Amino acid sequence: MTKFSELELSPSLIKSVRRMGFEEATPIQAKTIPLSLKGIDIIGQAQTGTGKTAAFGIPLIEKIDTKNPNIQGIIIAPTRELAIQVSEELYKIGYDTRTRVLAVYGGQDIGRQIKALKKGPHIIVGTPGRILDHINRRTLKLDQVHTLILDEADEMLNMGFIDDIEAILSSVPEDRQTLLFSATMPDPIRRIAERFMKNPETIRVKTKEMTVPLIEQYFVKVYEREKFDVLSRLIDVQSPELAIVFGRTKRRVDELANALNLRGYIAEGIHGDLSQAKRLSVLRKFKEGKVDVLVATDVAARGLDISGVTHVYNYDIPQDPESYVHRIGRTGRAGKEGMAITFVSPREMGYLKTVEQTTKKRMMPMRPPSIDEAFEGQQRVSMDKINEILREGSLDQYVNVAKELLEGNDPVMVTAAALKLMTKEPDNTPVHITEERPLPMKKDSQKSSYRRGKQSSSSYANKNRKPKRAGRRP
Ligand SMILES: Nc1ncnc2c1ncn2[C@@H]1O[C@H](COP(=O)(O)OP(=O)(O)OP(=O)(O)O)[C@@H](O)[C@H]1O
Ligand SMILES: [Mg+2]
Repeated sequence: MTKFSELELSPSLIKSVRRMGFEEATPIQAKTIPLSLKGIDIIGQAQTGTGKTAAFGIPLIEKIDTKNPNIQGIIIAPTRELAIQVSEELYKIGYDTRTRVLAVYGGQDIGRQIKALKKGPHIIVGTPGRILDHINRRTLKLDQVHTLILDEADEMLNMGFIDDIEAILSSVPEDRQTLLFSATMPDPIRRIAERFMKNPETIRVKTKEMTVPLIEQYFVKVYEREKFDVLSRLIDVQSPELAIVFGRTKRRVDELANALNLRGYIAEGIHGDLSQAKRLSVLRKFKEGKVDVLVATDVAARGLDISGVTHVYNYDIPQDPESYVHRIGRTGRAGKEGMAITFVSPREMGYLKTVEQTTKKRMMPMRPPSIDEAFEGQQRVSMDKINEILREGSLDQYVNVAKELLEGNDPVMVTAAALKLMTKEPDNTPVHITEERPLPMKKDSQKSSYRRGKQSSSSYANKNRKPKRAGRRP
């Protein structure tokens, strides 16, 4: 275990890190921080939720000269929400050194961003499209950038983003330090990365599996038309604190969110066709627990760090193993436990194998719960609530009426009535979910994730890109 005080960081930085509640460096942080401080190019790979943001954020903040009011570091992330989240984490790390961090992303008023850029931020965190936009408008001066970081690097170097990234790279001084981070790094992408890095050092936190051991992984074999009932029952039985349901397309996300609401769950959808304001408000409500189930396309698959997410449901099995790794990585973060359940239609079993081969982890089969089990699950939720209230005490004001209620009534029946009042009963309200065709049959299950060519750009919605290049996205 490495303490931050052993890493030769300035006292004010250590103060900020301590304020964030970090006691010890995570393995990827312990390995990358010293090397990064030396100025070496790094490809850093470690499992989801293991602190990669601070692994690049801490040395970057350490290297910022706060007296120089020019942009010295630039971080590029694939989605707006992630850019915001990373900028917030960097702001906290740089709080005591007074480092100025600015997020620039599409969907936000560009005039306001230009004004903020004039205030001399030291670090910019942004999405590729909007960064390029600023470069083209000459509102972003990058000639003093000494560090460039690609978060979710494999996604950033994939078909959907590579042109933008190359354009940005050409505006940043060549003698910069380049850092790449992700939980996944397929070889073909690594080779692309090495083209614009200088003798990069690969730092991998060695683990047997690519996924986090704290995430229990299950699959449910289920026909398309049965998926929604199975999902509702699973939610009833498992009663997640917060859950994310991933769907393949935007339409699917909208339909699922509506259907869940019809059946009495508090759910909202997030995907790239929503306005930026709506995307942010949905995410905020989910973080605050005002929404229990977030239904999302892959726009929410990478990087997002939301505490309290106990369950991830893949309503549709993802097309490629990397997407699976990132989706389920929204739970089981920072040492917490989580559960991931993937629906697989019988024709899609080949995809399951491909995922397992890449992650080097078998998923356990799970039997779909019956309606009775779902009902019992919900009653248990009520029971837990009652037990909690009993533990808390302070029920004096209820005692008189309680006694009255018990006069002439069987206590079991009284309790049953109370349970009935509290319990969400099985709800068969008809819902409409358009059937999606299963993925094309897979003959063999070789590692084929990066042969998907142009499709790869489909995994992120609304990337702030110019419409002419925007393809069909979920
Ligand atoms: N040293 C630390 N001690 C305790 N908590 C930490 C430490 N470093 C990071 N964290 C917390 O762990 C959580 C996950 O970190 P982070 O989002 O950086 O993970 P990640 O590796 O980037 O995951 P992903 O691959 O999903 O992007 C965050 O809430 C972060 O604040
Ligand atoms: Mg991350």
